[in-house]
Amino acid sequence: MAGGEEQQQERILVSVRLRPVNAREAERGDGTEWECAGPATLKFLGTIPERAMFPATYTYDRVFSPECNTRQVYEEGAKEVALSVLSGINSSIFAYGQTSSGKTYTMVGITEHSMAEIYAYIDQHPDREFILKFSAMEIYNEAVRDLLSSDAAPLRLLDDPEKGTVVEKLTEETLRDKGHLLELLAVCEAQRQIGETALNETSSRSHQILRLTVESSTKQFLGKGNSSTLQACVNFVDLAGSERASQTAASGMRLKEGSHINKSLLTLGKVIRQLSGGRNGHIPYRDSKLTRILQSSLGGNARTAIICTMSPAHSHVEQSRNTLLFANCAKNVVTNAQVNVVMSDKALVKHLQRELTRLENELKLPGSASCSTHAEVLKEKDEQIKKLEEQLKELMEEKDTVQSELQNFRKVASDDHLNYLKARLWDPHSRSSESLPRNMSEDALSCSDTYDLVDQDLLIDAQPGHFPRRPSNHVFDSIDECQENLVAYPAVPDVPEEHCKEVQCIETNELRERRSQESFHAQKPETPEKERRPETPEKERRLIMDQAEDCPDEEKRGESITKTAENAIELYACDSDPSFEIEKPNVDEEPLALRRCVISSRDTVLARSSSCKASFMVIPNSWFDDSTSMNMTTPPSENFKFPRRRPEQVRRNLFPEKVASDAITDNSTGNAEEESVANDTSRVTEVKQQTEQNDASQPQENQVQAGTDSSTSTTFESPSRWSFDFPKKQQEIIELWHECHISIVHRTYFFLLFNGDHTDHIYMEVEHRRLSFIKNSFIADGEPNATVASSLKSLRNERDMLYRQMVRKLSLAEKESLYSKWGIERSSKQRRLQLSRLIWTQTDMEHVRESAELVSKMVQHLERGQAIKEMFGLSFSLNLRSGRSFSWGGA
Ligand SMILES: Nc1ncnc2c1ncn2[C@@H]1O[C@H](COP(=O)(O)OP(=O)(O)OP(=O)(O)O)[C@@H](O)[C@H]1O
Repeated sequence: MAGGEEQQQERILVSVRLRPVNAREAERGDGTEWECAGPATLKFLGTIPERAMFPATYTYDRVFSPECNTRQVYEEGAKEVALSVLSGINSSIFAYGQTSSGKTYTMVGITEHSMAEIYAYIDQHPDREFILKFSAMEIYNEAVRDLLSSDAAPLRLLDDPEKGTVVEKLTEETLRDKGHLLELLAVCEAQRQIGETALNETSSRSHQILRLTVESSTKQFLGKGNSSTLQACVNFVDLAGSERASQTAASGMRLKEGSHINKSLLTLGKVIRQLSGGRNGHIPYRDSKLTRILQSSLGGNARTAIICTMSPAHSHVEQSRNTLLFANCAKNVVTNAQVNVVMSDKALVKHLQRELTRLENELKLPGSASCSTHAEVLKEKDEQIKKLEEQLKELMEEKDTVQSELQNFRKVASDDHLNYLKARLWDPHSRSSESLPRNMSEDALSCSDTYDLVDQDLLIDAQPGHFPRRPSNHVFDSIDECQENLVAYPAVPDVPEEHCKEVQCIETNELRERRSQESFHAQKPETPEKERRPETPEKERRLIMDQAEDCPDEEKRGESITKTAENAIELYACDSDPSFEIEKPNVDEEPLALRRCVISSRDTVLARSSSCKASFMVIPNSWFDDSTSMNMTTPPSENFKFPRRRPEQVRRNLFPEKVASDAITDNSTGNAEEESVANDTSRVTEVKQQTEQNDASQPQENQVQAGTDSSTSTTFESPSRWSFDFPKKQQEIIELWHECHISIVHRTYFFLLFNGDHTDHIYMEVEHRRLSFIKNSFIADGEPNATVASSLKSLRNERDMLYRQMVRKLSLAEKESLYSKWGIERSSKQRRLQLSRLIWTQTDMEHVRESAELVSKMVQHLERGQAIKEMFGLSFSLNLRSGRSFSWGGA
C-alpha cells in the first residue's frame, strides 16, 4: 500500500458524553455534579473540599448532555472521522470511561450509525466498486482473541514493515451485505468477555476492537493515474472500564482483570500524554497490546475521535475527573492522516482482470458488440468487395482481349480459307497436291486435318446428286480458332513447331453429326468409301493407320491420316450433351473408358474448335498408348485400360478369376481384340462388385484375397486403413510417374482427381501396377529403348505446349511470381521456357502440388464434373463421384 501525497495533520476529536442518572443512583440519591454549560463546555457543580484543586469548567470539541441521544453523538462526535474510511483514510473511534459510564451503549450506537452510512454511501456511488471486510478482536488480560472464531486461543502480534502491527490469523470476513455485518456484530457481542461488577451487571471486561476495512476502486479502468484503488480501515474501540480496581470493589478474578486492563489503559494514558506533549521522547506503544494494535490511530496515519463517557453521580466524581484529564491530554494529540492509495501490481492486475471479465461478458451478449468490432467487420467486407471488383475488372479486360483477337482471326480466316475452299472445290486435284508430307509437324497436321474434314464434307456434297453447300459456321469456328492459335503462338526457335497439339478438343456435336452421317452412308452399298470402313472404330483406325504407314505415296498417306482423324473422333468431348449420348444409336460401340472425354496423342488427330476451352483430353504417355512400340495399333480406348502386353502375372494378381477366360480370349484369333473392351468391362464390373461386397462386409473381412496365391493377392483396404495407405501409395505413384516419364497432364489430372476417397484405391492400385510394369520393362531392356525415347519426346511436347499456353493463361505478374518461386533468375533468358522445363521434375509433395496447380491452370479444363475417373480406365462408382472435389489438396 502506498501513501497518498496529502497528509492531514489534525488533533484527535474529543467529546464528552454525560449519561443520565440511572435508577440505582437515583435510588440512593446520588445526584448529578455536572452541567453542560455549552456545546463544548462542561461545568462541575460540586461542593467537595478538593474543588479548588481542579478546574470548574472543561472544554472539548463537543460535550453531550444526558439528554443527547446517540444519533447526535454520532453526528457531531464521530461521523466525520468514521466516514473518512470511505476516502481511504484510516480512522478510529474510541469510547473511554469508567465502568457503567455508557461506553458500550455509545459505541454500539455509533458503530451501527457508521455502518449504515457507509452502506448508504456505497449505494450512492455505483461507479466505484467496494469491498468491505470485517474483523473483530478483544484484548482480555493482555491476550488478543478473535471474536469471529470459536477458538479462544490468544493471537500473536506481528510487525509488518508495510502494514505495521498485525494480528496473526485474525479472521477477516468479506461482507456480502449489511445483513451479513449485523450477523457478525451479534457474534462479537456474544463472544465478548462480560462479567458482573458492583457497578455494572453486564460489565465489559475487555477492550473490544471492531475493524471494518473498506477497499474501493473505480469500475472502469481509466489509466494508472486515474484509476485509484483506496484502502483504509475504521476501528470502533470499546475500552474496558478505566476505574481503579479498588473503586469497583473488585476482588479475585475481577481484580486480576483490573490489573491487566489498567496496564493497557495506563499505557494508553502514557502514550496519549506523551503524544500530547509534542512527540518528544519515546512513545511506549509496545508496552501494551492495546497501544500496539492501535498505534497508527494514536498520533499516526489515522483520524481519531475519542468519546469520553461519564457518570453524572456524585460518587463517581473522582473517576469522572480522571476521564476528563485523559480527555484533556487526548485533545492535544495530533495525528497525520493520509489517503491510502493502493497501487500495487497485484491490485492493478486484479482490476484489469475485472475489466477484462466485464468486456468479455459484454462481447458474449448478443447485440452488444462494440463499435470497434462492427468497424472491423465493415472493413473486412470492404476489402472483399474491392478484391471482387478487381477480379471482375481483370475478367472483363480478358474477355475484351479475346473477343478482339477472335474478330481479327475470323476476318483473316474467312478471307484465306474461302479462297482455299474455292480452289479445292473447283479443282479436285488440288487436294492431292496439298496432301500432308510424311514429316509434317503435328501443328500443321492438326490444322490440315481440320481442313480435310471440311474438305471432305464439301467433296461429299459435291457428289452427283449433291449440291455443294457452304460449311457450317461451326466448322468455321474450328478453323478460326486453329488459325488463331497459329497466329497467337508463333513458333519459337528453340521449341519444336510440332508440339502444340497435345491438349486439344473435339467439337463434339459437329463430329457426332458427321459420324451419324458416316454411319448412315456406311449402310448404303452405293457409297464405296463407306463400304471400306471396318466394322469397329478400333479396327477401322488400325486399318487406316496401317495403310498410312505402308503407303509409299505421300498423297495417299495424307489421305490415310485424314481418315485416321475422322475415325479417331470416336471420342466424346467432355461437354457433350448427355441427352445426345442417350439418343446415340450405337452407344455400345463407344470405348468403355471414354464415354465423356477424349484422349489423344499421336494416335489421334484432332481438330481444334471453339469448345476447346471447355473440354479436355488426357494425353497418354507413349508407353501407355504404345503408339511407337505398337506401331500405333492400339485404339484410344485401350489407352485407359490395362496394357495389352501386361504380364500374365499382373493380370492374375488383379483379376485371378478372369485368367481362365482371358486365356481363352487371348488364344482366340480374330475376335480377341474386338472382345477386349467387353472383357475389360466385365472385369471392372467384377471389381466393382468386389468392392461393394467389401464395403458391406464385417471389418475383419475387409481384406479380401482376390487370388489363391496369398503373395500375389490383391488387397482391398478398408476405408480406415486406406486413409493410412493412401499417402504412401500416392507418393509411390508420383515416383513411378517420374521414373517412367509419364505425361505431365496425365499426372496432373490423376493427382487432382484422386483425393484419398476409399473408392480411389482401385484406380490407384491399377495405376501403380501399370507403372510398375512399365518401369520393369524399362529395366528389363537394360538401357533406354524406343519406348523411353518416345515417352521423353512426349514429355517434351507437353512442355512445349505448356510453354505456349503460358503466354495466354498467365499474367505478367503471375509469371514473375512463378519465376521467383521456382528459382529462375530474373536476368536469365527464356524464363518461360525454363519454367516449362521445370514442371513435374521433382517428386516432393510441395513441388508436385505446385506443378499440378500450374498445369491445371494452363489447360484450364479441370472443372468439376468434366473430368471423371473413367478417364483412368474404370467405369464404376459413377454415382459416388457426383459432386466430389477434384482436389488432392487435403491429402
Ligand atoms: N446515555 C445513556 N442513556 C441511557 N442509558 C445509558 C446511557 N449510557 C449508559 N446507559 C445504560 O447504563 C448501563 C451501563 O452502560 P454500559 O454497559 O454501556 O457501560 P460501560 O461503560 O460499557 O460499562 P463496562 O465498562 O462495565 O462495560 C447500561 O444499562 C446502559 O443501558
